[in-house]
Amino acid sequence: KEKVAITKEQDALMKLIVEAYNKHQIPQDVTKKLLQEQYSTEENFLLLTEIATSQVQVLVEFTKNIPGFLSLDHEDQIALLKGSAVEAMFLRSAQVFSRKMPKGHTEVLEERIRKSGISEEFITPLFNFYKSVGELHMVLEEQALLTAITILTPDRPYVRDQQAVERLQEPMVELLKKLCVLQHPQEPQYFARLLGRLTELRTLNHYHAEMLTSWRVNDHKFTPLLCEIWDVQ
Ligand SMILES: CC(C)NC(=O)n1c(-c2ccccc2)cc2c1CN(S(=O)(=O)c1cccs1)CC2
Repeated sequence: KEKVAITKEQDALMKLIVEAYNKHQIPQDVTKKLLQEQYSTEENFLLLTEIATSQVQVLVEFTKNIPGFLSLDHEDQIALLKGSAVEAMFLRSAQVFSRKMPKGHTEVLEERIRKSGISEEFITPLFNFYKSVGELHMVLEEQALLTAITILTPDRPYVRDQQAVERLQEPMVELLKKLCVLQHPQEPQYFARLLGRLTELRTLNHYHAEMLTSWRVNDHKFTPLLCEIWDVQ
């Protein structure tokens, strides 16, 4: 069994990704608001809109720090951001949700999200996803790399130079694979389970699109940034 070791270059790449991931966090006060006094469905929805909007801003900053991203074709940069925004948001949500929170906070957070006007048929897969990510107990490096890998998915709609995106994504996948072996030696299938989450994420795109249409009929307002990244209105 060959000894798995992270090369110097891989260690440098990982440090860059983790640094970017740490630098661009959603301000705690925004998510803390969700835990405060009793909100109505309308107010919960507005809070989620605010949190989701700040997450998109965080996502753009993180993406700009992914080595090589800014040297991609500019149209492709936009296509990758728009194509991954919903998945990156649900991945980040799952990571926020599975974080150790003070007693009872997770329940309050869950309650707020359930009472935010999101239709039931979307809530179930959403919380199933949060749970399946939580069960993995991902370390920060894995979370950051998985987010970067999601963003650098070559086959998003309208991406022209897919090979250029593959050349960026490939080393990240290799690095994540090594990390998983080193972090979870007793669980050889751990890396496969992580990639399985990305497949589950893609199904959430579909639910999210359904959700948007149902909200539009109940004339829910979104911010200009969310409208732009989600191609609505
Ligand atoms: C942390 C950010 C990325 N999470 C977030 O915005 N959440 C969270 C969430 C999860 C854990 C902790 C804090 C918040 C639950 C949901 C969303 C967003 N969406 S949404 O984008 O469809 C939406 C936008 C406007 C109305 S609904 C619905 C469900």
